[in-house]
Amino acid sequence: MQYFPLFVDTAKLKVLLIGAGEVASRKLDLLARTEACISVVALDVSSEVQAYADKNRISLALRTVADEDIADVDLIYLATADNELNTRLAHLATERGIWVNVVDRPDLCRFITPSIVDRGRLQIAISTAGAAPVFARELRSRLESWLPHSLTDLFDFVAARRKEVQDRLPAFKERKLFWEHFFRANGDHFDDRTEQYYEESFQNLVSVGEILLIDDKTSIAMLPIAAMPLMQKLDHIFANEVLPLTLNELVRRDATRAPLLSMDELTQLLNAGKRSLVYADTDKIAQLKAQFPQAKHLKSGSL
Ligand SMILES: C[C@@]1(CC(=O)O)c2cc3[nH]c(cc4nc(cc5[nH]c(cc(n2)[C@H]1CCC(=O)O)[C@@](C)(CC(=O)O)[C@@H]5CCC(=O)O)C(CC(=O)O)=C4CCC(=O)O)c(CCC(=O)O)c3CC(=O)O
Ligand SMILES: NC(=O)C1=CN([C@@H]2O[C@H](COP(=O)(O)OP(=O)(O)OC[C@H]3O[C@@H](n4cnc5c(N)ncnc54)[C@H](O)[C@@H]3O)[C@@H](O)[C@H]2O)C=CC1
Repeated sequence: MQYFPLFVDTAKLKVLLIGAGEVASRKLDLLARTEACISVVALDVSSEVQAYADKNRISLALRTVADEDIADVDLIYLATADNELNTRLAHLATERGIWVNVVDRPDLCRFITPSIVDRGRLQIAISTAGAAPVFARELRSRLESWLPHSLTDLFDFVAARRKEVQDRLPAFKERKLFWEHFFRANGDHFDDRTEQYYEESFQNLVSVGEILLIDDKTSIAMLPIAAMPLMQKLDHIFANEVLPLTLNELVRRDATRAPLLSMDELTQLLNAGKRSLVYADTDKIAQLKAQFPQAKHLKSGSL
């Protein structure tokens, strides 16, 4: 992982864009949605960039860039189409401890710009580490059509209720069950029923135990999509062998991992409302299926 995704608080962020052509405008369209304080230095600008200046969203200086501009900001985007100038200013910014992005020179970038799905509080950032921005854009458009716009309202609603849930449900475990129930009932949109699902979720805090089984002959890549949410809810993972990397990526990072348990121990966890995954050879999985008929054996085509 050469590039690590993180989300920067823009409330006090100072950003400088040098150059305001097509590429800089694309970055500006994203940056202008944030709370960052943005200044632009360019010899000439498009009507779109001028519009931001007219609305006082950016401060604009129509002149050639000077070395003194490379100071007192947190981030700099260099997009002048003058490779020599970009390179020199990028080095200067780096010397002065300022994070810099040169739109067409990943080798000079301290950070790169992802493709972004914007649903207010919910932000999805996609990067291919510069390998294929077009693929990042395509994936974004798939997610754009899949994720309802009302998610923005949903997460405003959820954020406004977060404190109330903490007050009404003092135990962390209860809050976790509450939110799991709420999102399962409400889904990924905000409408007239959201408030009702929210209230109902306070009445549905019983955890139902579950056992998932995967045998070591199953190709993890072939698991049905419907299995993915189950993987994210596991409390325990039991295996005597090392989990395949692809499976390890799917399960919750904070699920406990341990060697296989006895049938009695597994029964106790089930009765205590825990969700366990057992990864083992086909013989062991067959035994577990006989012992726990309610267990879900995940494989291609199951569910
Ligand atoms: C490294 C990075 C640095 C950075 O810009 O921060 C970078 C670098 C370069 N882009 C190039 C080209 C194109 N970039 C796009 C589009 C986007 N590029 C974006 C980000 C990034 N581009 C960063 C890595 C992101 C990642 O990790 O994947 C997006 C996601 C965000 C944004 O720009 O806002 C946005 C899609 C937004 C969206 O729609 O969602 C298109 C398509 C189009 O214009 O529609 C083309 C033309 C097709 C092509 O060439 O691939 C070139 C070659 C220039 C040349 O050959 O002259 C370089 C330089 C190089 O590769 O060396
Ligand atoms: N157009 C595209 O899709 C892509 C372009 N690129 C690269 O990104 C760079 C920028 O591309 P465009 O936005 O299309 O270029 P552009 O030529 O449209 O814009 C350049 C901007 O830089 C300003 N500028 C030039 N010299 C300056 C100076 N000395 N001081 C202040 N401002 C100055 C100009 O006034 C203009 O606003 C180019 O190097 C290009 O190769 C990279 C990826 C994709």
